[in-house]
Amino acid sequence: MTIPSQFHAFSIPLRIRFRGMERREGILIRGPAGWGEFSPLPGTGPAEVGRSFQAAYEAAFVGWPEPVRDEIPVNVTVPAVGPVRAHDLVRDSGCTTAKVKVAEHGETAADDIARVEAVRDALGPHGRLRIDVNGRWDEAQAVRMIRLLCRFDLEYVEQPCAGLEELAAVRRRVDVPIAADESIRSAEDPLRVRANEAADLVVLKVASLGGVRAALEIADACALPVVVSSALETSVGIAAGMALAAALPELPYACGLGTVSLLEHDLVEDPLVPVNGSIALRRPVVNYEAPVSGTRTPRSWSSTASGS
Ligand SMILES: O=C(O)CCC(=O)c1ccccc1C(=O)O
Ligand SMILES: [Mg+2]
Repeated sequence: MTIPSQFHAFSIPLRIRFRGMERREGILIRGPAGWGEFSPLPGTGPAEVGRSFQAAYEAAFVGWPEPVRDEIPVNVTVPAVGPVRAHDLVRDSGCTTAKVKVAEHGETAADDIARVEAVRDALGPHGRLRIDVNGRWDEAQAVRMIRLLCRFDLEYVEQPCAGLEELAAVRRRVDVPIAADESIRSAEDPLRVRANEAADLVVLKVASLGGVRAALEIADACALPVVVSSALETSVGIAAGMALAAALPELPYACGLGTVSLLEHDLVEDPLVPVNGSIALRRPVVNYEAPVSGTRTPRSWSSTASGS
């Protein structure tokens, strides 16, 4: 049997600098099950890069489990921008949940407080507001900052500290729920989060965990509420996150899958962007011939691989 396969390398500028990145780069892979995306973030370790490849392989050659829902509520993601821009991003998103990045390099606690305040203002009192620290606080700093930011009514704090012990200690000392992200995706054993009682919920990224099926197994073993989040993929990668969010038995929180709008352009005809705060479940139609902005042009190539 001949399996038609196709690859497309992409390099897409970001509209807003995100965790120091200015572009998103990767490869789309087409197999009999559809398109997969392989786009590990810069600095990702070899084991996680390998899992990322498995996730792309699953999307292209295996396919995903049956969904149990067809719409996924998402948060608007607010990078380290000033308060005016943060306010506009949230207002224009149509989302009632926002995730604010804090503790970015080169920023002060006052910058974080101003951004969180602006986002709370844009959401109104009934919107949900979560923050993501990406492990950049130590225990004392985390407790101090969480107590300061509490007045903006935080839904949860994602990865306040890098280490599991610190995470567990912070969790014992504050009233706000703690979410584990890096402690799951970059860890050798993601189940240690639960064993250490280090988090109230877990953030799962399909690419980091080796695919939708692998992530479902981790969700099951963790037995904690799950938030599915992107790694800033194009709509092709977001579709895998959607498949996980759609297949989870319970989905109590909005997911972090509304990130396509952070890219200058997408590689599909019907980008997976939220309408009224939710993304409708679908497999987007790849079209990377769409106009490309930026100075570097993606390379495409096709091939026919033989297999059995
Ligand atoms: O969860 C979201 O809202 C968006 C995704 C996101 O924040 C992210 C994107 C790329 C790399 C890391 C992260 C993160 O959650 O830390
Ligand atoms: Mg995170």
